[in-house]
Amino acid sequence: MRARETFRAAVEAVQPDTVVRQSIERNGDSVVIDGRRFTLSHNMHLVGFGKAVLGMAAEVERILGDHLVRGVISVPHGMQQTLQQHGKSHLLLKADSRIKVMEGAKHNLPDDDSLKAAEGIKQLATELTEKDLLLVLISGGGSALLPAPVPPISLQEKLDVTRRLAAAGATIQELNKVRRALSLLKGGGLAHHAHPAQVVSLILSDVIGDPLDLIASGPTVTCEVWPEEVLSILERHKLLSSMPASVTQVLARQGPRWKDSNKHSDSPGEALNAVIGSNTVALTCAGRRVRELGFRPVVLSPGVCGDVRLVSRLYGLLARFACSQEEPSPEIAAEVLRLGPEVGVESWDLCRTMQVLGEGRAEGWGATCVLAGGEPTVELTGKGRGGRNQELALRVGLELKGLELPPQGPVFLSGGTDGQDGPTEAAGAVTDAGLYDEAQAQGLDIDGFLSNNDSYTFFSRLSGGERLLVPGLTCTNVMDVHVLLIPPIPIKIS
Ligand SMILES: Nc1ncnc2c1ncn2[C@@H]1O[C@H](COP(=O)(O)OP(=O)(O)OP(=O)(O)O)[C@@H](O)[C@H]1O
Ligand SMILES: O=C(O)[C@H](O)CO
Repeated sequence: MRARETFRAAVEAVQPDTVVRQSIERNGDSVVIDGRRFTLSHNMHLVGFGKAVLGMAAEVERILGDHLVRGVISVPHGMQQTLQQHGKSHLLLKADSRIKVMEGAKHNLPDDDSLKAAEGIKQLATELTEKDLLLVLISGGGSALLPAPVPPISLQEKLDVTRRLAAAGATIQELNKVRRALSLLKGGGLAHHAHPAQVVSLILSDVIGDPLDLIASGPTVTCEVWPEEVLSILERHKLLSSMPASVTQVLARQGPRWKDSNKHSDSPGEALNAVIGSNTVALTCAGRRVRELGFRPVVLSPGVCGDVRLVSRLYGLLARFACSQEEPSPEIAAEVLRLGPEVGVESWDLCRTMQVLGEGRAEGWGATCVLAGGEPTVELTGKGRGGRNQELALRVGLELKGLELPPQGPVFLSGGTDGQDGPTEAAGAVTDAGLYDEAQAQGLDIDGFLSNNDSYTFFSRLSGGERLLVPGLTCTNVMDVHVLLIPPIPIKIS
């Protein structure tokens, strides 16, 4: 219950309307965003793209009123109806809204609908003057919702390149560097088109480290495209020799990609880019909630990545370190530190976390909660149904075996903040040291489910699915959240 409540607090902290409300301060005819004041005189325009921007736009509309003169946002197919069905009308625009909502990018892939939306956004930006302010709302999924291939690349060709890169296991960093090089609006292209208007971007980050130039491929972050870097990414994934001629032609060009645009200015365009919601924000708020629940929180890292097997090993070791009734063995600490670089966690963060866990044990501070986030990966070898959060929780459950402590041992939760883990209805799962015995008693062979990447089926069958985490539509996405609750440890006095 407490792990679920902590996850709920993490998701609550990064709701699209909440993060916008916290980042725009309206004082009469001006607004302050990220410490900068902007004067309003019915000159505010809005564009947005991403899975969470409808709710962000609804809040902007409430805050700016009549000063918002028009807008175009590109959101996932079926978004408005889904929000309506889930009773989330506070995330929908007013009936007489000045913002046009365009839905597209079925299955998170660019399509003709999102291409039309991108054209609408480009058109709006191009028409702005120096008197105008352009507010840009950006969230995860933005890349697919803002496709504008550099001519002569066709949408289909660009889609093929990104699809093949993703299938070859390219990281989001690699993928978005390639997308930037092939797009008129990414990598600062949108800011260029909006010049000479003032441009302010409010960003809900879904990438580890919150890199402005990579979230939704950085449409308002001017950055140099290095064709050599893009070519080496394509080569690394063995795709270089099969690139369409149009792609090779565009990569061979010198100078900015927007040379072909009808904007009569070479200015890269300036923008204020503000990250208003992120995994860090979610973990900080989860920490506050967990304290109210009686735990001492320690945030390990918002950048956990790497293979779920290694990540589960790390959490298993940390739990063992914290729960040991005698002095924890230095070998555990050494193994934790060895794993760090493979799962994206700095030694300093591991040492700090182990220190808090050690203090919790030795000084009898009672319960501790390790909070972390990020986006581990699963190497898919089977054909089952699951997701990285459910697979991680399952593996951590196995790692915790033997750590049963009365009345309750450590508890682990892993959940996707978007409410969806892989192609399943669940966001993740909650496990503890009793998982193995529970599965055995119900005739469920954990290894079999794991080797078939069938974690969702496993958790659905186990105890009537009660370990699944099913928050429903969360309307946000700041990657995954991991919660490791450590109970007070009865220390042996020697
Ligand atoms: N059967 C499975 N078991 C474990 N993981 C899976 C399974 N099927 C898919 N996945 C993983 O789920 C991920 C895709 O799911 P999801 O759509 O939740 O990803 P995402 O990166 O969170 O997407 P977004 O950024 O759009 O939220 C991939 O990392 C993929 O490896
Ligand atoms: O849209 C994208 O590019 C991804 O969600 C990362 O931001």
